Amino acid sequence: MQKLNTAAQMRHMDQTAMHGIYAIAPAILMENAGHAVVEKGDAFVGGWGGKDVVILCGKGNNGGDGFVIARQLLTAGARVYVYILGQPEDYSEEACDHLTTLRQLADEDLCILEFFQGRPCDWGLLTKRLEASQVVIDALLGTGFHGDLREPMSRIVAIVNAVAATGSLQVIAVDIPTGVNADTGAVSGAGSDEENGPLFADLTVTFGALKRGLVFYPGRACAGQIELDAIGMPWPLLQAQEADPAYLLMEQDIAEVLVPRRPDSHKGTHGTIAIVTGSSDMAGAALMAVRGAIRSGAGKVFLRVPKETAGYCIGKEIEAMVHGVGTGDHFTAADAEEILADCRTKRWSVIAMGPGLGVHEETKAFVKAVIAGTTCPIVLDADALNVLTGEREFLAPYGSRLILTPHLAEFSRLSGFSMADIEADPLGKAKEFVRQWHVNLVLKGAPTVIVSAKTCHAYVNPTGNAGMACGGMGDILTGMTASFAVHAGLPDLCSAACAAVYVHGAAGDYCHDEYGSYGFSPVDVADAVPRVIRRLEENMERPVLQRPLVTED
Ligand SMILES: NC(=O)C1=CN([C@@H]2O[C@H](COP(=O)(O)OP(=O)(O)OC[C@H]3O[C@@H](n4cnc5c(N)ncnc54)[C@H](O)[C@@H]3O)[C@@H](O)[C@H]2O)[C@@H](O)CC1
Ligand SMILES: [K+]
Repeated sequence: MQKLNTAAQMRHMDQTAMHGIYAIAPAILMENAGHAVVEKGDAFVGGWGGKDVVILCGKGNNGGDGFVIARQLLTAGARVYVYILGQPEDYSEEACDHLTTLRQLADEDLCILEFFQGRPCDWGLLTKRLEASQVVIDALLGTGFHGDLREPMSRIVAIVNAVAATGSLQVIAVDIPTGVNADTGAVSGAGSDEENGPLFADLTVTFGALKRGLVFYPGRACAGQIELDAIGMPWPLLQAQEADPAYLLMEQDIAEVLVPRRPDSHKGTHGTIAIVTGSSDMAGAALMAVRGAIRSGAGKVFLRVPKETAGYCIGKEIEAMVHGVGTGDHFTAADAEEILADCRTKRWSVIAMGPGLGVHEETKAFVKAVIAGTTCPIVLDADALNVLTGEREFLAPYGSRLILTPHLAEFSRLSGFSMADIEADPLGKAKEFVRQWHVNLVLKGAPTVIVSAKTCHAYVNPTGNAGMACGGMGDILTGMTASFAVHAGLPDLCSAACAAVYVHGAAGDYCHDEYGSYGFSPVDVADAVPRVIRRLEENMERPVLQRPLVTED
């Protein structure tokens, strides 16, 4: 896992490195930061020798990094045009020292320094220099950015974006692109008609830890390729768990969640999954959930649908055991008893409810009765969430064995948060919800965020693509999540949810590689799941002999 830090967490890490027991001189951290950009940038631009580089330095320590970069690029054989927005007295002591050194190198040929110092800038000259250069370094604003960009930053960023759009200029951002909020990924100028949008980089070299704003849209779209450098931070600080942490999932984390199959295992070992869902006009959703469960390694899958839907479902997913419940085309409270009896006698390991369930008034009582009458993990999606709107007090006591998988609109209905608030800070809102509702949450989006009921830690998924934005993808994930819950077991449902989301996205990425962005289907994604699991199996530890979760009848 990679830490996903906020600006405040980064400030704390920096301060502890410099002023705590480690006592690293601030100028050394800044030197390392500048060096990281030069080193990672070298491979990216194909060597610095002979390149003309414009370096834009703001008034904070991000600008200080720019001074180091300028000096080191001169050594690497580049010509630098350095634009300095602050007065020497604006800068921190370390940035000021690096500026003093750079001034010693200034000349009219290779190291051209331009001080704004309140003077109007020659915008035409800046544009010409950018057009004649191969690379621009954005050291305007880093983690200290907030609000919207103002003049002259906004003008400089607009000019850089315009020149870069012609394709002749590579843009490298220092730590985070200027105009991106490090905590949320929100950007300057969103929703305004003024030209004060963020800078778009081709490469971002970020320091110490990834920033949350680099993985959430729209900030993510500004970052280009992301390189992380430790800049010499002491390793305990790099690895320390932050208060209120968030992490980016890595493939190795997922391989550790999946339990390797024991050679002596049988179908009972791999879980008995009940998909209890569907209604007359949405049987397909129930069948896709079944497909997701089967393709993720479920031992046995039972599909329980309303009586009138069963005829359609039988034989469509031949591995599933289908049975029609009750008498109508949707579930009612009276049907819950049959489901609970089934759960006891068939010893269901996990239940999934929601896809195509419908939102009849009686459905709510049915869903609540199933939750209250069972003890196994339950995955709740789609209409199961829609009927539970406002049921915080009812759900909370069962929360540790529930995984809720809403998309943004379902999450808004369920939580009462506005769509605008969720879109502005999905991670923050997901955590706030889990603190109040005490459930495991999968907030589906780009990217999907998973929050643990037990710890309130958040996990952000890196896999998936826009080709997956179509109806039915969530239904597949519901079945997969139920299946992965068997692998992880009740104590670790959050890990199961992380694994399901990661593998679902990675299966989508396989489809994207094969078909492109358009037209692959949820069933294609489900069918690609075994390929992803095979890849993960290569990194799994050897099977250990574990007690089966469920024994065979
Ligand atoms: N020890 C450290 O703290 C280190 C910091 N480093 C660099 O320092 C950066 C953080 O430095 P700072 O905290 O000084 O912050 P920044 O350099 O990001 O900028 C702070 C300045 O930007 C101004 N500002 C904020 N929002 C603005 C807006 N919307 N329009 C115009 N101006 C705005 C503030 O008033 C302040 O003067 C990191 O991103 C990283 O690049 C690195 O040198 C590594 C070590
Ligand atoms: K920057």
